Amino acid sequence: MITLRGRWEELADIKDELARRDWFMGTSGNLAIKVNDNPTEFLVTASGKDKNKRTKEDFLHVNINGEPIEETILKPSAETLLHCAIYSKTSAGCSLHVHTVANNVISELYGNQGKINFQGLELIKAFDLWEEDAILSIPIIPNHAHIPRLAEEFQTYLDGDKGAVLIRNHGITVWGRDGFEAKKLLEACEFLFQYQLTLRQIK
Ligand SMILES: CSCCC(=O)C(=O)COP(=O)(O)O
Ligand SMILES: [Zn+2]
Repeated sequence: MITLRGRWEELADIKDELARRDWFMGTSGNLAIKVNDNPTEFLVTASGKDKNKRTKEDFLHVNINGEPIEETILKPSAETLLHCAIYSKTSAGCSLHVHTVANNVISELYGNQGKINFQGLELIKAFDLWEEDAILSIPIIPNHAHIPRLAEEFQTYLDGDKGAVLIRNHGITVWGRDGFEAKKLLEACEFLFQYQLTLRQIK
């Protein structure tokens, strides 16, 4: 059985790795990892922190409503409700949200279509799409400032234990069965976004 401490270290390691990629510019981004079922509880990043630094105050232990389980002066991420939606509606074990230039530009270029599709690219296999003509479709939702409204629209795309949703001119949220899978999907998405932007530049 992996302890709360073990999950903490796992999420901290993922955070460090994403930080090395410079995916937490300007304190953006938030991460969560499930630590218990029945009742569902998870660790989520504290709001407004410099996520490039590793400290003892990086995460809070919260319940399925995103409320701290232990007394703390820290505030859970402003976007905790999106992580709550993931753990309420799926069996995912980890969820990651980052802002990158590539995911923001893609979300703006394809935002009016409400999605971006990828076909014929090897890396869509990260999403278990193995057929030659398979299409990976990533939804793009509006960046509602009211987080409950954002979470309400976001949760309509939670139809599996792994997936990704772009929030227009904001960032991407991915979820997977565990930390390894969530990070793999995030990296695959960012690869695909960079590929698409590069292709559009040279065409
Ligand atoms: C400074 S970025 C604006 C807030 C945001 O979108 C984000 O991802 C970080 O917010 P948090 O409360 O999780 O630090
Ligand atoms: Zn954000």
